[in-house]
Formats: sequence, C-alpha cells, structure tokens
Amino acid sequence: MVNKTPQVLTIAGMDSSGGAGVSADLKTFAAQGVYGANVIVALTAQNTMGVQQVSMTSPSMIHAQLKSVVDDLKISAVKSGMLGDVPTVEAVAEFLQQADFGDYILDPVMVAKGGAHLLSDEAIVAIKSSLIPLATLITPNMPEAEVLSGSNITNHEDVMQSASKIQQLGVENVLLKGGHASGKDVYDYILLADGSHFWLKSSRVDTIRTHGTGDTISAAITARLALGDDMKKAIIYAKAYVDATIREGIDVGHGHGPLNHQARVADRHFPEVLENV
Ligand SMILES: Nc1ncnc2c1ncn2[C@@H]1O[C@H](COP(=O)(O)OP(=O)(O)O)[C@@H](O)[C@H]1O
Ligand SMILES: Cc1ncc(COP(=O)(O)OP(=O)(O)O)c(N)n1
Repeated sequence: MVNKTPQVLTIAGMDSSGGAGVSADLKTFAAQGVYGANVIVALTAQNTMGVQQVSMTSPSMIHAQLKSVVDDLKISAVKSGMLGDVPTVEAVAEFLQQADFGDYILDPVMVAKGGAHLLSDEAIVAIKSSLIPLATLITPNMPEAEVLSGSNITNHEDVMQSASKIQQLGVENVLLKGGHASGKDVYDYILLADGSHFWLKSSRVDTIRTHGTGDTISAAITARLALGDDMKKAIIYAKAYVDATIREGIDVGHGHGPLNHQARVADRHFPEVLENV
C-alpha cells in the first residue's frame, strides 16, 4: 500500500556540520513523519564554532531547483531559512508568487549563533518588501524582530509591540522567539492572524548546544501544518519538539553544538500556554 505522506519543502543553505540550515530542516521533517524536499541557495563551510566560508547559488540554479520540485512533487507547505543576498530573495519571491506551495513559513535568518552574518542589509529590505507579504507565518528571534520592527526589545511589552509592527508589514501570523533573552524561563510570543495572542513558557536549558534551534522550530511548524494542524496547534507542538531536542542534547563539536533531532516529544516537554505574562 502506498502511504500518502505530506510533502514539504525547505529553501535554505547547507551547513557542513549538519546542525542548522537544510540539514536541520530535513532531520526535523523526518522526525515529524513528512517527506522533505530541499532547494539549496547557499553552501556554507561551517561548524559548531563558526562559519568559515559561504558560496551562494546562482539565481538561475535556484529557479531550476524550484521548477524541478514544482514540476513533479505536490508540496503542501514550504519554509525558507538563510537567503543571504538580494538576488536570492528576488529569485525565491518571484517563484513563490507563482507556485502553489501551500503555507509559507519565513524564518528571517540574519546572524548565526557564532556571530557570522548570513543576510546582507540590502536583502533585509528585499525580504520586507517581497517575502513578508507572501508569508503565512514569520519566525524572527529577538535581534531579527528588532531589525524588522525598527524597535528595541527590553521587556514583554516591547515584544508584543514589535510583533504587532511586524504583522503590519503584511504577514498573517508572527512567532517572536525568546531564546536570546535571559532568565530561568524562555518566553515565545505568538500573534495570530485574527489578532489573538498567547505566550509559550518553558524552562530554559542551561546549555550552549543550541545550534539550529530556529531552523528546527520553523521546520517543525511547516511539517505540522502539512499534517493538518491549525497554526496554534502546530506552533505548540513544534515548540515541544525543539524543547525535547535541546533537553535531550548530544555531545557533538566544540562550540554551539547541534540538537538531538531524534528526541521524542513527551507530555513533560509541552510548554505552558499563557494569555498574559
Ligand atoms: N536554552 C534554551 N532552553 C530552552 N529553549 C530554548 C533555549 N534556547 C532557545 N530555545 C527555544 O528554541 C527556539 C528558537 O529560539 P531562538 O534561540 O530565540 O531562535 P534562533 O535559533 O533563531 O536564534 C525557541 O522556541 C526558544 O524558546
Ligand atoms: C546554513 C545555515 N542556515 C541557518 C543558520 C542559522 O540557524 P539558526 O537556526 O538560527 O541557528 P543558529 O546557527 O543561530 O544557532 C545557520 N547557522 N546556517
């Protein structure tokens, strides 16, 4: 019997150490039980200590990969990660405007944990004008949200205002991730298309093995939406998954180590869902 596995797509960069980018996305897709295709927009020579070199894919090759996927596969949700530069953003935007890939999850990757810049300033402007209006959900971390909203974030009120400003750029739903704040708990904030909002609270794991957390949560949301979850349920489940991958860590590399994508989600991993904090 042939299994009707949902097919999803990631448009992102390769991380040679396997912890972030396309590698993290495909491991996450497999862990959720969906089929993952990949369009590679950049190669990075990278490990847990930093990014050593980047080589961008040509726009024509990006277009060719996207066409090969759309001509054959039935993609029901797509995510983008590292996009790097303006020609890449433009090539992806042009294609997403025409193709029916279902829900589009935009992870606006700007800087890797080791400090390397993975997106040019000009490409940030291009993402705001060309990609944000196409997205079902955007998933900035705090520094990315500050750049996109043009406002500083120092407290929970700032988080809510920043998310609201980002939503006004034309995206339906916003997940503002709280991993970069400090404190014994982590708070992610979600502003949905209908104006409702909630917080996800979980205890912070005291570790530097968090390479690829942003890729992993956005890939897990993409998979859960393809499996039929509504946006709120998809985000809560994806948060539980990334929490498990951090909590049940593995010892790889000498710096910001990767996650354990084989971790299983259990009841104890689910975050608290709060209306106010
Ligand atoms: N030390 C940690 N303990 C528990 N959860 C974390 C930790 N660091 C990040 N997370 C979670 O991982 C996800 C990605 O967060 P974040 O680090 O803010 O994004 P990014 O990887 O894009 O910088 C969020 O759901 C966040 O709550
Ligand atoms: C090729 C590539 N893509 C994305 C990232 C950034 O991934 P992210 O999930 O934000 O995790 P960190 O690297 O910031 O831990 C990357 N490093 N490489």
